[in-house]
Amino acid sequence: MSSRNAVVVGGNRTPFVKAGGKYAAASAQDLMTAALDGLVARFGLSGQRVDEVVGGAVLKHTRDFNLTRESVLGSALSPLSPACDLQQACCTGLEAVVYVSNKIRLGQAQVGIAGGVDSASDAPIVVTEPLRKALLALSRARSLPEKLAALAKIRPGDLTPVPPAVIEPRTGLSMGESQALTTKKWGISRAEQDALSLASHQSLAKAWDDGFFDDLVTPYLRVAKDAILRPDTTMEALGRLRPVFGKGEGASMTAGNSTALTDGAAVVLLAEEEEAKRRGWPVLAKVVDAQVAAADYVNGSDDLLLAPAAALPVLLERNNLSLGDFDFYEFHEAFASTVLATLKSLEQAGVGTVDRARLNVAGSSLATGHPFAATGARIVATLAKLLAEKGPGSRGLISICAAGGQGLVAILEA
Ligand SMILES: CC(=O)SCCNC(=O)CCNC(=O)[C@H](O)C(C)(C)COP(=O)(O)OP(=O)(O)OC[C@H]1O[C@@H](n2cnc3c(N)ncnc32)[C@H](O)[C@@H]1OP(=O)(O)O
Repeated sequence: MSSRNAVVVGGNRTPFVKAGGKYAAASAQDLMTAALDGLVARFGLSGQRVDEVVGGAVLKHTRDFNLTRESVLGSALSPLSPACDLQQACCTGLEAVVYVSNKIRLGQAQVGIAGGVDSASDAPIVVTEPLRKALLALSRARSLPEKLAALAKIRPGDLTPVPPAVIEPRTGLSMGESQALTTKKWGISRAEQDALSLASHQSLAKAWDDGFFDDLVTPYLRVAKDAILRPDTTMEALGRLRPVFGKGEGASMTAGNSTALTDGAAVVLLAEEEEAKRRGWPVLAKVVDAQVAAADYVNGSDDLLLAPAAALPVLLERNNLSLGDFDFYEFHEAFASTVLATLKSLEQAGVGTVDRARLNVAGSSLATGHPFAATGARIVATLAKLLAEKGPGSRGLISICAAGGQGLVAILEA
């Protein structure tokens, strides 16, 4: 094991807003640049080179082949800061943190930034396959007859745009419909889901009131606070919402206990521990270890969004820890029932029980919203700050599920 530690120095994100809302005119690149600039301002990095910036987005235009690099070029960082995109669906932000931390541990980087962005408002519109093929042929055509021949292949029906959707290509089911199967299979009740959502909103509201996010969020486009948050929601209000995923009598997943389609960006500043101290930066928490796992969801033997439950025992065993050994648990709330089914499966498999009083204590995705690739960085910054406040030796566990049936879990320690 290397003697170099990768530590979280701090984080910054835009407030998160519902898709089609106040960030509707902003691009994903604008949002990522804003998140970077807030971090640059907070840590005096203007004009400075960092060793690497790693980020990504789930919904990306083809022009954004290296969205993170473009965002760096648009930011106040030195243009000599190398940057690259990676893509691990909803785990992207956390995967970026793991990637940069590993480089720091190997001595390949001293200071890096990891994060992610998504804007459902800036989602690319895809054209039909026949139209795409015809347009490619048209771009290759040299002569007028070749161009006309390519155009002649286009039928009126080919012109209908394909709307963006959060669909699993191999099952044709949306994330919500896939999770509805899991909700039913694990017997997760509507009341449990609504209670988890209520707790998320209440915890996030309290964290904002306490000023917890004052040094983690920078206002953007006159939005100062997470706009999906409903501090006044109640079990009664949640209970009145009609199911939107799943069919028939037992359908229980609503807009209130599912994450909203969201716009936002988040980044985390990481450094080698001694380098952070040398620069006089805070050392919030060490990135200890991480583990990824994949589920066999295509043939239906595993649940699409429960892969973290397979990754966790491996991570715990390698670090000689048990599930109870954590001060905080940050479980991404893709849907309330994702968290509840994950907890249930961990209990059933004998991995252990999570103390619910330590779960998502500053709110999570149901209340903040979930700009897919940004969520991991939001969670790492939130958890690192919670651990720093708790004090040395405190430990936190992160669990994030993703499309494609994958899950990433990580340990942070103050
Ligand atoms: C690995 C992963 O993370 S997978 C997860 C990936 N993410 C997804 O798949 C996104 C899933 N979410 C969605 O598709 C959408 O947000 C949906 C379908 C759930 C809801 O979309 P919309 O219908 O646009 O939601 P909208 O915000 O309008 O809410 C619907 C109603 O619920 C109400 N509502 C929503 N949340 C709450 C709440 N917490 N308390 C009370 N009422 C609420 C709204 O006020 C609205 O009421 P109205 O119709 O009277 O105005």
